[in-house]
Amino acid sequence: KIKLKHGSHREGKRTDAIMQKWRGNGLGQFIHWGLYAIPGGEWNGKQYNGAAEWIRSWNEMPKPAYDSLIYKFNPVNFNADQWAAIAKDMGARYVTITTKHHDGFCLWPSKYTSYTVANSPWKKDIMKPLVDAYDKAGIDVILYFSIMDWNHPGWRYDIKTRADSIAFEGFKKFTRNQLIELLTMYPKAKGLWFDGTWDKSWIKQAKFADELEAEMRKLRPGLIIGSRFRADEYGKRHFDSNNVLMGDYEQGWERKLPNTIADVHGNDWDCVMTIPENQWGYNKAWKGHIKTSTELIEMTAKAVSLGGNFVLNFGPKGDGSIRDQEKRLALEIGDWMKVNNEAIYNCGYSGLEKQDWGYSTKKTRIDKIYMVVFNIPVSGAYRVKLPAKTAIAKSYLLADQNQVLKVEEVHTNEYFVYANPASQSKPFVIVLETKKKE
Ligand SMILES: C#C[C@@H]1N[C@@H](C)[C@@H](O)[C@H]1O
Repeated sequence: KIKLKHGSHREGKRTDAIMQKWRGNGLGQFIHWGLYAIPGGEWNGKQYNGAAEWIRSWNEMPKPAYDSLIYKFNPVNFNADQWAAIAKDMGARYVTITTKHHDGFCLWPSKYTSYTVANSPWKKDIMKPLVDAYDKAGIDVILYFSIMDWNHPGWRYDIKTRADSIAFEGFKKFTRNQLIELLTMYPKAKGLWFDGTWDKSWIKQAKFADELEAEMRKLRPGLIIGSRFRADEYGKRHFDSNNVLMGDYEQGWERKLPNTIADVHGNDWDCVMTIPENQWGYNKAWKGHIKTSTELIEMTAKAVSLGGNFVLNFGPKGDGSIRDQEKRLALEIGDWMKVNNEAIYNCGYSGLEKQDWGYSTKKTRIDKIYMVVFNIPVSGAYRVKLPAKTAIAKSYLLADQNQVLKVEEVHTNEYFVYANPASQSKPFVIVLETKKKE
C-alpha cells in the first residue's frame, strides 16, 4: 500500500443514518439552471452543437456578451414550489441543484463576488426558496458546485508561472469562502455535488482540498461529498493511489450506467442522466434521441438493481418555467413510481443472476425480492435463481397483491414464476417473498 496523506480517509460504505437514507433514495432530480438557460443553446440565430450550459466556451459566443446575460436574468415564471411539486410527483426523494455552474454565476447572493443574482434584475436569492420548497416537499437537497469558475480572475486551467500561483491562491480562498458560505446559508442541504474538478490546477491542490473537505465535514457533520471533489497527492481522482474510493460515493456515472455489480466495486454511487443525449442546461432545440419514460424507468430500475441511485436532469427555461416535455416525462415516471416505488425505495442489489426479463432489486434488511420486468417472455414463465437454502414463500404482482402467482421449482433453486400482466406495454413488478428452505 502506498503511504498517502491526502487519499481516501475511509474504506467501505458509510453506515450512518444520513448515508443510509441517501442510499435508499433510488430516484433523484437534477436541476441545471443559470444564465445559460437564457440563450438556450442558440446565439445570433445559430445553434451551438455542444451542451447548452457550455455555450460560453463556444467560439461564436463573445465572452463579454455571455457575461452580460446577468443583466437579463429576470425569471418572472420562477416558482420553487412548482419545481418541487414536479419532483415530488415524479417520486424523486432528493434533488441536486446547481448553485454555480462553470460560468461562475451564483444563484445565491454570495458576498465574495458581484456575479450573482443580487446584481441581476431579479435581485433575490434563488437558492433559499428552492431549498425551502424541496425541504417542505420532503425532498433532500444536495448543492451542485463547480470548482472551475470561468468568471473568477484567479481561475487557471494549470499553474505554470509564479503569477499563476499567486492568482490561484486567491481563487482557492474564494472557493473555500463560497463553500463555507453555502453550508452556512443553507444548513438544510444534505450534501455537495462537485463538478469542474478535472483541470491540473485543482488536481495539484490535494492538501488544500483535503483540508477543505475536512473543514466542511466538521462544519456540517454527516455532509455527503462524492468522489469527484478532490485528487490525492499523486493526482489520482475518484479512487486514490491505493484504489480506495475518495469521498462517500462514486460520482463517475455521468450519462452512463454500470452493467454489472463488479463495475461498482462495492461502493455507493449515483448516475446522473440527461433526457436528450447531452443537454443539462435548457436548450431550445429538443433534438436527437429524447429518452422515453419507459427507458428512464428501466435506467432507474437498473441503477437500483446495482446498488445505486438514478438522478434525472431537468433544465428550466430562462424565465424559470419547466418545459412541457420534461413535465410530461416526470408525470409518466411518477405514474409508474406511485404503483411500483416499493421496488425502488430502500432497495439494492439482490445478488441474483441477471435474467432476460429485466432487473431484480432486494428490499434492505427484508426478505423481499422485486422482479422489475421490461421484457415479457412468450412462455409467460419468469426464470429466477435463488441462493441455496432460500425458497419462495409467496409470489404476487406488486400492482395487484391479490393475484398470487404460480411458482414451479424447475431445477434445484431455480424457479419459474408464471405471470400474465394486465398491461403488456408498461414495465411491471413481480414480488417474491422468500424464506429459509426447510
Ligand atoms: C462536463 C460536464 C458537466 N457535468 C454535468 C453534470 C453537467 O454539469 C455538465 O455541464
